Amino acid sequence: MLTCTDLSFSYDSQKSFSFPSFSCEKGEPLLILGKSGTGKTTLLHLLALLLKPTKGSIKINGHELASLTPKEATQMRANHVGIIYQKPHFVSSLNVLDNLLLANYLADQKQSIEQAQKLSDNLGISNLLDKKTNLLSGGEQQRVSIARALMNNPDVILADEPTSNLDDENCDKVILLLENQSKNIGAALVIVTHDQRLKDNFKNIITL
Ligand SMILES: Nc1ncnc2c1ncn2[C@@H]1O[C@H](COP(=O)(O)OP(=O)(O)OP(=O)(O)O)[C@@H](O)[C@H]1O
Repeated sequence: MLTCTDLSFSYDSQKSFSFPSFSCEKGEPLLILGKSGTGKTTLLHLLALLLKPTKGSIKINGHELASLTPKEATQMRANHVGIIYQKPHFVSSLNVLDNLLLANYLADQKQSIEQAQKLSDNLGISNLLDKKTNLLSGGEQQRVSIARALMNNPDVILADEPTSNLDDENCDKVILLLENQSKNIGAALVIVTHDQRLKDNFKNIITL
């Protein structure tokens, strides 16, 4: 589903990264662990087609990302990749429901209130749908971010430090939600983090 081979990236001549090769099948979550500055967010942005590798290959469902035109890359990201960013980047003038529907709109998909309600039920945020996002707690924002990433039934879910601001109890809950939701929709799940608490939850772990 997602494979990366011999991936390298440079911001400039001073800052370059070589990443280990890996693959992630649907229903097989992968944890990428690394200390601050080891390139976790950079790797996630490569997988999310937000950066282009200087060398190597990334394939989603067999499609080589480097060979996509800019338009195809945008479509691939919107329709096949769900991203949970370190900071949520909501549109603060919209309520939670409209932030969720925006994900459909930006992917040129039919806006699905049913999907938003189903995900909100699963994630325990259905009582928040009419709230403005700046009124939510950190844990609530995290769950809305997960719902938004799943609105278009992506094939790959990428999560950047999803637990870094959470206490132990909410950390476990969020990981369980991510695992269950990715299983439900048959998506590959890649989590990048420095949070050592997650080590015991995953079978497949790569350390940067
Ligand atoms: N746009 C950029 N231009 C130049 N260097 C950058 C750029 N973005 C990130 N870097 C550098 O690349 C390195 C890796 O950054 P990245 O954010 O990928 O690391 P990280 O492992 O996610 O770190 P953290 O856990 O602190 O978020 C850092 O030293 C950072 O300063």
